This record gives sequence, structure tokens and C-alpha cells, in this order.
Amino acid sequence: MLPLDASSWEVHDVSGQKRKALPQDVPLHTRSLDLQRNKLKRVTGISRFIFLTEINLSRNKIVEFPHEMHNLQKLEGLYLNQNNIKSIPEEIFPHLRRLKFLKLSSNRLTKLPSDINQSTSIIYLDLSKNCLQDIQPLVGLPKLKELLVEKNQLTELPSQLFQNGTCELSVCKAMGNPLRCPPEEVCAGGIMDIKSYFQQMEENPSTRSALTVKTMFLGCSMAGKSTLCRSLKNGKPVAVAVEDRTEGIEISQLYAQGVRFLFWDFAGQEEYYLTHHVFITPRALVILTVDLASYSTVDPQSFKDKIWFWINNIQLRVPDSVVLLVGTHCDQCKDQKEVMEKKDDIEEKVKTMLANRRAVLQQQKRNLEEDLNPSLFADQLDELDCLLEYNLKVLDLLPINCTKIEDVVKLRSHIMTSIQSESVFLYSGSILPKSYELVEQAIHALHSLKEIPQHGIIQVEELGDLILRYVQLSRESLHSILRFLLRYLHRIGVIVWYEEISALSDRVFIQPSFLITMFKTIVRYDLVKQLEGVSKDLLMQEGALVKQKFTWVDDLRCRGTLHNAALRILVRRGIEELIKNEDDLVVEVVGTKREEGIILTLLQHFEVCLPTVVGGTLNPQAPEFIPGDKQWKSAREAKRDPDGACLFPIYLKDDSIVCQKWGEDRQDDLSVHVYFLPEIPHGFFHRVIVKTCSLYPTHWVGREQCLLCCGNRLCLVRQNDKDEDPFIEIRSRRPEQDEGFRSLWDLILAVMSKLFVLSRQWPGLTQQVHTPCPEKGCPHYFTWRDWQELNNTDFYNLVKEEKLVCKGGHTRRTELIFPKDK
Ligand SMILES: Nc1nc2c(ncn2[C@@H]2O[C@H](COP(=O)(O)OP(=O)(O)OP(=O)(O)O)[C@@H](O)[C@H]2O)c(=O)[nH]1
Repeated sequence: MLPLDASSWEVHDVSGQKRKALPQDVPLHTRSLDLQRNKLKRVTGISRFIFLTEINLSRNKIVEFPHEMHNLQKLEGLYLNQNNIKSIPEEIFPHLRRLKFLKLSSNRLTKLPSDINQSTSIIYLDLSKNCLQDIQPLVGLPKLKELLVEKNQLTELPSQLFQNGTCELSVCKAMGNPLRCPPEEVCAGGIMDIKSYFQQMEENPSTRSALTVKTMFLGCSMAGKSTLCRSLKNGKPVAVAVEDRTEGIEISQLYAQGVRFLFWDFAGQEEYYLTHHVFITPRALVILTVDLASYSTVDPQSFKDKIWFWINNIQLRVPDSVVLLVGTHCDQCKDQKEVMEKKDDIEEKVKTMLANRRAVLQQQKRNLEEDLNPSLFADQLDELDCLLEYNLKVLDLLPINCTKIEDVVKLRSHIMTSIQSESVFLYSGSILPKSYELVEQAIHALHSLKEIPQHGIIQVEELGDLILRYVQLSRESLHSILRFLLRYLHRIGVIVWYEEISALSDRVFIQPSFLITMFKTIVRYDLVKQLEGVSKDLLMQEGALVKQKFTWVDDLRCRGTLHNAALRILVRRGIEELIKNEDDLVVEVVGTKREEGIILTLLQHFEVCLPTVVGGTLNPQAPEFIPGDKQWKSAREAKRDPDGACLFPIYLKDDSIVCQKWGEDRQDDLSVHVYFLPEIPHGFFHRVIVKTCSLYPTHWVGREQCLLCCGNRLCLVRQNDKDEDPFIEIRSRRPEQDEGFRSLWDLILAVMSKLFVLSRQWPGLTQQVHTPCPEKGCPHYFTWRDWQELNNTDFYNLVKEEKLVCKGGHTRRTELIFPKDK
């Protein structure tokens, strides 16, 4: 663990020994002392060790920064991460002149000592996961190269830190702060973007902070989201006909009192909900709409469907959002008393729900801490700490009648007050240099002057060239800010730019609603009907026959599979209804038999669908999966066939195919349970299917189960949310001939690593892996260490090291888990 090169007699290791005080037997000449993972609350007596060059006190319970540290003048490396330190006294760092490496992450620091910059040798400084509001004291550290300040309460970074000449910073990580200056999107681009931002600020300062609020309207179907959205925009009630259901997402803008609102109205039906993750971005204002007239205080399901489901999903996906509850249809309630009763009931239940979640996480933390070997769970404990730090703000419910003008006005001013209150909505303002504003204005101007096509799809490079005609900026200056600006505009909902998808990163969608319209043509509750309605002419354009249409309809209905030719027809029809004579655009979006279009790339990227070969039998010749072996041939090649078909798990109706192939569970099946905390998010399993199946040449899928096959070995993945603690089970079956036993575990591990990659898309989620104890009648599980490491660890060693003991005291033979040892 210690990077310094110390001879063994100078190194003293007393880590992980549950010590509450410094051990007596540490030799005075010790150079490197490892005390991590103990139970120290104070560090008294450390000043005797004046030869120490390095000390590791991480993962203890220290509450005060040890004052005696100032005596350790030879100290070069100091680890104090994962403690409970709240403050650091003055007069310590000026004595630590040789200190190069300082790790103080995961503490409770609110302030830095003003003299920290007198510790002039510091090269590496980790202050992430604290509560710091200001890091100005760091200005003046001449050798600082790497600065980590993620997940604090910083609203600004000191510009002096990034001026050439005053410091040598080459790495700065500052995500997870309510930053305004520079905004977080700048920090996401790394040190060069931050430097460029401050340079622009110097050249084109702006004191105005741009207040743009992405407002997402969520809630059940018919709750009144579109009505709210349109009424707010018009400042008076706008009636929405019952048959005028939102499909996908509708976007509109409102300028009010210097604030720009971007309203994203999400359709409430389930089919649409499963694509929302494509468009939900963090730190938005969420208006959760509840129809109060149909809400029941006595039926628990009512709260569950109308509120719990939504808050839970928001919490799992964007845990740092602010949720404003709005109760509609008040006029259809009996009287004011009923409205108030429902309001109180909802608020009370929301409070209980949030408190319960917290309690579950805390209990889970205690369970892990009390385990025989808590150090195995260090990473999971950190993750739980992170979840506990997230604080979804749910504001009180505002009851309104959408048909009354006073109520619409009341809601508008309520929203204004909420976002202007800093404590509620920290993220609404970003301070941008004037040049950024000019570039954004230019983009809008170009669009309204039709220099950017109406559909808004344009290459980043072409956009850059057009902007240069409107804004007086050098090509280099524009180049240095354009990517940030696109990232920023994407986050606030003005444009859509999928920077992370390599096939699309060179394209910007200036008009997000166009993109959504394309989505709507495929992801919709009545897709079967749409497909049935495809005309002969449209079929001919694609070179298809009426007979084929019936096959498509049948495959979609029975197997949740949509042929790409059918997809092309539906999307083309959707586009042509909007835009005429844009053949190139149609090809770009829809694709051809040989080349995948934008829409298919997006649907696959966001795991809405999985390219698939339907059916297939066991193939004993299929290559064995060897983790880490890049040469392994998976279904990937078949995957990107634009003339193939795609499986849409959202359209799957049952599990019959899987049940039929798998039969009954067997006693000697190996099984692993992955528990998700606080629960498995809605739509998660669909994406599990998409991710895992894409790895295997042969698979069968059902609504909550999928069966994978590699060679002649079978692996079943299924969701179980019927028990109190929901889990995903991975069951693997011995083949008749035993020679492939090792691969069973490989299959399991491969599926698990996919599961964990996927679970990272839900920042409000954590998971734990268990293997049920095979001892007859034993209800306990073997708990595994954190599997997140799977991707970057040699997991053969990881598994080998495990000594699995269940709470009933049974040990599991490791060779059963890892037969390579035999
Ligand atoms: N009387 C009354 N009717 C309302 C109120 N709010 C909404 N409505 C009506 O309820 C119906 C559904 O409203 P929408 O705004 O379309 O609901 P939505 O949540 O957007 O529904 P989806 O598009 O399916 O997601 C419409 O006919 C509205 O006019 C209200 O406060 N009072």
C-alpha cells in the first residue's frame, strides 16, 4: 500500500487489528507506519515518531485531526481518508514542509485551515467526499499537480489555481459539487477545459448567471402533466382532451422573471417510461403530478402506483434532484377537507418512505460492519455511505385545480420561489463567460434562420463553421469551448448530444423533440396496431411483401421481436409525416439493409432493444467463454446486422419459452443471488436481458427470465421481486457431460460483471452478492465480497481467496466454486 521505498525494519504494519490506541511496541525509528482499518478515535502519542515519513491512518474512527502531526516534520505521505474528521486546526501544515501526498477523502471537513498552502511540497491532494464549501486556502501551493475535490459543497473553484504560471496542476477532479463557476460540465472535460473556461472568463467576463431549469413532468398517465405544462406556459388553464395523450416526451420553453424553463413532459404509460432514461439528466426539477381525486388514502396501492413508484425511480436514477409534488383535480374532490386530508396523507407517507429507505441502508451498513471480516466489505461500505449522503429533496404537495387561473398562477409563483431558494435548488445558475452565451445565441439564431435544417441534426464540425460566421471568436477559442457548451446545453435540455456514443458523437440534435418523435414511432403502447396499419406502398419501398408483414406482427406479438425492415418502415413513415423531401435525412436516421441508422444505434445504446437472432438450438461447438479473453466470439457479430431483427424486452408478454427450455430447478444447480438495495429498479431487468444476452450466441428470453447457452451449458437469469429482499438469481446447470464445469462459473461471472456495469447507471443503487448455502435446511447465505472489482481484478484470485462461511457456520468448499484449483 505504501508507495515509498522503505527497508523492512523501518516499516511497521498494524493494520486491521481493531485497535483503539497506538500500539506500545512500535519502534521509535519507524519510518512507515500502517494503522489503517483500526478503531482509533484519537491519535495520541504519535509525535514521538519523529522519523516517520509515511503514516496510514485511513479507515479509522478519528474525529479530530491529530494536532501532534505538526511534530512529524519528515512526513511525506499522510493517509487520513475514511474517518470522521470535521476540522483541521491552524499551525499544523506550516510544519509539514516535506509533505507530498495527502489523502483526506471521505471525512466531514467543512473548512480548510488558512495555512495549508504553507505546506509547499504537496503534489497530490485528495479532499473528495467532504463537505467543503471553499478551497481558496489551496491557492499558493506551488507544486500541486493532482487535486481531487469531488463530492463536496463547492460552488466555485478559485481561478488562481488554474492560471498558467502560478501552479502546475495537471489533474483536477471536481464532479459532484453544486458548481456554478465553472459549471460542472466544464469540469467533466478535465483540466484543459477548466483552464480554457477561466481564460475565457478573464477575456469576456460575465457577471450574469444563466438560470436555466430543466423541469421534468413525471407521474401516472392522466394525472394532468400535459395540462400543467401547457397551462404554466400560457399562464392560464389550457384544457387537454382526454384522447390527446402524450406520446414519449414533449418539450416546451418558458421564460419567466429572468429564468428559462425547459419543460419536459414525459408520457405516463409504462412503454414510454422504459425509454425515459435516455432523456433524464441529473439535477433537474421534477414536478411529480398526482391526480388527487382518484387518490385513495386507505388503499396502499394508490400511494404505491401514484407516488412511491416515481419517487423511487427518481431516487435510483437521479438521486440529487428536487421533487415538487403537485396534486391536480382538486375540483373533483368532495371538498377542501378531502384535499387537505389527501395532501397530509401523501406528505406523511413520503416522509416515511424516505426515512425507511435511510433506515434500510443504515441497517445494511451495520450488518456489514458487524460481519466477522468487515474489511472484505470496505468498498460496499463506502458505497452505502455515498447513498446515505444523497439527499433527494421532496417538497410539500401543492394542491391545485388546473382549470382555475388563480391556481395556475399560484403554481408558477410556487415554482419560482422554490428554485430561487438556494437551499432547495442549488444548481439553477451557472456563471458563463460572455462568449459562451454568444455561441448559444448563435446556435438558436442559426436554427431559426433555417441555416441549420429544421430537424436540427447537424455535424459538430459543420455547426462550428456556421457559428464562426456569427460570433467574433477565433477558431481555436471556439474549438476550446464548443464541446463544453454542447455538454452544458445537453444537460439543461436545450439540445441532445450523445458525446459518449462513438457512432453519434460527431452529431448534435439541436431539436430534441425531433429525436423524440422518432423514438415515439417505435416505442409505443400500440406498436402492434401501428405495424398492422402499414400500407402496401410502404412495404414496397422497403421491398417487402404483405406476407412478411404478417410474420413481423406475429413475431412482435409473440416474441417481442421487431424486424429491422419493419422498424425502418415505421420510422420513415413518422419522419415523412413531419418533413418532406429529405431523402438523405431519412437514410441517415432510418438506415438501410446494409447500414444501421441513427435510431437503431440509439435504441441499442440505451438498451431499449437487443439485436437478435431468434430461436437457435444448443451448440456444443460454440466457443467457451473465457473472461478477459478479447478473442472470444460472442453474438456480437450477428448483433450489428441492419437487416436482422431486434428484441424489445418491453414487448415480451410471458416466460413460457424459457420455462419450457429450462424445466424444473434442480438441486445441484449452482446459484448466485444478487441483492439490490433498496430494490430492483423498474426496467432494470429488461436491460439485464439486453446486456447479458448480447454476450451469448444462443439465448431465449421471457419477461422476467432469460436463458443463456454457451456450448452445451445453460445459465438462467431471473428476477425475483416477490420476496421481501428482491434479487436477481443466476442459476447454472451442470451439463450431462461434466467437462465444461469450469465454464458454468465463467458464465455466472460474465453475467454478474454485466449486471454490475449496468447497475452503475443507477447511482442510487447498491448491490450485494450471496450464494445460498447448499447445506440441507440451512437458511443462510454465503456473502461475497464486492463484485464491482470484477472488471479490473484478476477475479480468479478473488474467488480463490474467498473463505465462504455462512451464518450457520457451514463452510463452502472453495474448489466447488473454483474447480481450476483441483
Ligand atoms: N377537472 C380537472 N381536470 C383536469 C385537471 N388536470 C387535468 N385534467 C384533465 O385530465 C385529463 C388528463 O390530463 P393530461 O394533462 O392529458 O394528463 P397526462 O398526465 O399528461 O397524461 P399522459 O399523457 O397519459 O401521460 C385531461 O382531460 C385534462 O383536461 C384538473 O385539475 N381538474
